Amino acid sequence: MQGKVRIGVMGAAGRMGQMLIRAVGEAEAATLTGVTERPGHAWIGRDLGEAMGGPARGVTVSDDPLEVFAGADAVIDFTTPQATLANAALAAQARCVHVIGTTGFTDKEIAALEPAQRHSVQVRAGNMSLGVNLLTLLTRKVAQALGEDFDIEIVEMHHRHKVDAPSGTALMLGEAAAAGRGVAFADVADRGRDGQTGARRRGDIGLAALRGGDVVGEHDVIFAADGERIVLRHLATDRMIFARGAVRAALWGQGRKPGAYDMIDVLGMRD
Ligand SMILES: NC(=O)c1ccc[n+]([C@@H]2O[C@H](COP(=O)([O-])OP(=O)(O)OC[C@H]3O[C@@H](n4cnc5c(N)ncnc54)[C@H](O)[C@@H]3O)[C@@H](O)[C@H]2O)c1
Ligand SMILES: O=C(O)C1=N[C@H](C(=O)O)CCC1
Repeated sequence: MQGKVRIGVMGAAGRMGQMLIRAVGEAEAATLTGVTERPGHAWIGRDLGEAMGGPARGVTVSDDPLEVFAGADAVIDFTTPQATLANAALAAQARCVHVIGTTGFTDKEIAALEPAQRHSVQVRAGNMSLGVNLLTLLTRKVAQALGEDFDIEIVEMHHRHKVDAPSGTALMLGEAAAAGRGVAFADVADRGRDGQTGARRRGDIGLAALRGGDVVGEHDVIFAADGERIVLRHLATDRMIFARGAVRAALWGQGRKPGAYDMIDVLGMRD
């Protein structure tokens, strides 16, 4: 390799932002060249290392994403849908790899990410861990094998601060189950029950979200039939699994053709 891959991190003060800074530091092939936070955040203008409570690192926290894109080969973005949409346009302009971990997009916002994919490598996944991406493949296979006598329910739990539901991971798992059954997820997704819901519709994929404490991320895919139940489960206990996946995606994206990719591409697990 000629030199280190220059990586920028958006949302540096966030739960994931701080993990990503650590993960970039751990990666021999990468160097951290810039970080942002939202305008008005207390870290803006400060040295990143000092803001994080350690020694100076010579990287100043900026509220100008363009500045970070201009000095980076890849930018990792775990922020908010609004910030990520704006960043996608900047990634296209800078021809920079854009790794998107942000979740909670509407369908319209996902469509709005598409124009940027003509000019930049965009890697987006609601979960960047190896384990969850493997679980999506297992979910698809099990859904394909079992048919509609097995009701599919996806239950997720996350920490009390999470702002979107269902989780991006639950949606990935739902998409995978629907793909296994050969149906459109949007047609069968039942995204929350309350009140007189009526009996469960055959073929629906149900999603339920729990929030509490400091849970990093837990997902069960339940296949429930008369007399038996199969449960596929992933438990995350450390956010570094997401951060390392994101750095891997940033490195993998170097030299690729512009377009839309996900972690199945990065992990080489597409069949
Ligand atoms: N894909 C995955 O593997 C994965 C894993 C964990 C979290 N997430 C997602 O990542 C996102 C962030 O999660 P979190 O727990 O770190 O949240 P968080 O609230 O702790 O961090 C988000 C950070 O982004 C900053 N921010 C907001 N607007 C900004 C802007 N315009 N410019 C720069 N920074 C801005 C916030 O100030 C905050 O510090 C969520 O959507 C979450 O669901 C994805
Ligand atoms: O902490 C979060 O927020 C997480 N978000 C992702 C999701 O929505 O699935 C991944 C797990 C952690």
